[in-house]
Amino acid sequence: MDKLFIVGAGSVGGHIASNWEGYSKGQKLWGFLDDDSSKHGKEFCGYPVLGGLDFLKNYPGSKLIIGIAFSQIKSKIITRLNNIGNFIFPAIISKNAWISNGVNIAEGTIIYPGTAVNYGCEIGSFVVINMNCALGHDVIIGDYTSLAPGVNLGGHTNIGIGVEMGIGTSTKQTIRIEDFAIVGGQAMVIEDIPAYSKSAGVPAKLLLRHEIKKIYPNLKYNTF
Ligand SMILES: CC(=O)SCCNC(=O)CCNC(=O)[C@H](O)C(C)(C)COP(=O)(O)OP(=O)(O)OC[C@H]1O[C@@H](n2cnc3c(N)ncnc32)[C@H](O)[C@@H]1OP(=O)(O)O
Repeated sequence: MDKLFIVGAGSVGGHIASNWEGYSKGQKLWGFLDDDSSKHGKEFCGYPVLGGLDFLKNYPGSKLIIGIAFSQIKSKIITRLNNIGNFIFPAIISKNAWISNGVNIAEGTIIYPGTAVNYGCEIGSFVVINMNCALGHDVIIGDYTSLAPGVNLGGHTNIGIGVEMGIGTSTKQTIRIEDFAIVGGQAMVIEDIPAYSKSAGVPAKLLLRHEIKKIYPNLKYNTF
């Protein structure tokens, strides 16, 4: 039987392990993998930390949950994992989330409790959608993007790859937020936001453009 592990003994992985009965469809969770050797051999949120990513060389077809929110770290880890084996990345959706009919959710994405996703939404790979988010109809979310708790997205909002939406942010309908943008907590976005930018406030204004190295793995995963 395929084994199921969480990669990353941090806050996202800890949430999933602590609440596994609220996500599981009966699968056994075997434990965590984390490259921080100070965690090895210890227990985290009720499950053992079995070793670093190299541990997976013994289990090349395993199922993995990437328990990491920050997009840059997540993408580095996935690149490494693709060099170790041919893993399966199931989408992990809380039983207390509401997902409309007519929604597509790609591999590796995690959806926390209290989130509602309306019809027509397309959610990419390795996205993390934290507690109590509301996605209006026809929202698009690119790979690796992370929504902090309480994000509200108007209909047809289109979010690119690796975007970080801060706690309590909202968008007007049809807004486009381009790749690797960071939107500060409680912002109300009423105009499109360019790539590699940082913005905040009500209404959201650009703070500055930031530099993020394009370290994303070579295009196995794309936006819709
Ligand atoms: C479960 C979880 O915990 S999920 C994580 C939840 N956390 C978040 O959502 C945090 C989101 N991050 C933020 O809001 C950050 O403040 C950022 C990314 C917008 C800006 O961070 P930094 O680049 O470090 O900016 P810095 O703190 O230097 O502030 C720059 C300016 O922006 C202002 N500013 C920063 N954040 C905000 C904000 N959310 N809203 C309005 N203004 C802001 C600051 O007051 C400062 O203004 P000044 O130049 O007039 O003094």
